[in-house]
Amino acid sequence: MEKAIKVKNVSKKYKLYNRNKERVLDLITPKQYGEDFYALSNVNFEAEKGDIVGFVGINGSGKSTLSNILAGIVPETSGTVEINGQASLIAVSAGLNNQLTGRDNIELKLLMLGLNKDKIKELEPHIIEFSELDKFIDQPVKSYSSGMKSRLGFAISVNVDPDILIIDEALSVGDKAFAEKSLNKMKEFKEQGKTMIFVSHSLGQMKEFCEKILWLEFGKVKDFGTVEEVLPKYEEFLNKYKKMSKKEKTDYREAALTRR
Ligand SMILES: Nc1ncnc2c1ncn2[C@@H]1O[C@H](COP(=O)(O)OP(=O)(O)OP(=O)(O)O)[C@@H](O)[C@H]1O
Repeated sequence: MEKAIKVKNVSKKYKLYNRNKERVLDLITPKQYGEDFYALSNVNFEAEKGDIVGFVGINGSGKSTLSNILAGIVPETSGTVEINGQASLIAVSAGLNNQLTGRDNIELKLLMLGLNKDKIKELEPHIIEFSELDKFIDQPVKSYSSGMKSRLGFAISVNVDPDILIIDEALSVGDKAFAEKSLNKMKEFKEQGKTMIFVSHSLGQMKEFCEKILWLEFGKVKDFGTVEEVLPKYEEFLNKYKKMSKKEKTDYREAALTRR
């Protein structure tokens, strides 16, 4: 089977600063300021061409960080990422310029993908129609609601026909009808054998749509396997986790981090 994604020992380190002053000093002086924080730590995972992989994990487990690394939006600190084809990320705030209008954003994104003027002219009406933004398409994106931004992002990403589609929580904002239309588009891609990564807190959508599940916990891979293998375990964990007190959650996190 041909691999679409190969992630080897990927870590992502952020620096956490107590004050802005520390951030500036860290940049301009040789002395180190701030605290290292690993949003991802030695993550390994592979996806075959045509796989539909769901990323699950509690808040802050690293799902968006990994999605952004796969889409080439943020760089990994260490490790390697191999992407076979063109990846396109759909997330509420991904890659849209707030100062520009929706139409300008479409043109900019298509130009950045290397499309020529004729191809852009051909695609633009389809994207605008899919987005259902009508006259808002000529308003600056900063005036859009999160649902409208998501619709624009979704409409651009699905119409540029990417090899790998990464959808990060984009269906959780906006109205039900648009989410339905988007899910249908994703099903079309599934039938075409495209590789997809799907990040969602909705286990129902995961079950309906994904074949494999990558479970992240505090930046590490907790489990990776078929939906049937992994999702029931994650569901059981979630039920227990939700019932924990604040202190129990902190203890659980600390125990997990010490085990590393
Ligand atoms: N730019 C950044 N600087 C510092 N820390 C960051 C940055 N981006 C993310 N993080 C931290 O990295 C961790 C992982 O965040 P990420 O958004 O990837 O998690 P997630 O699983 O997508 O969470 P959610 O389900 O809440 O969207 C979090 O603790 C977050 O605070």
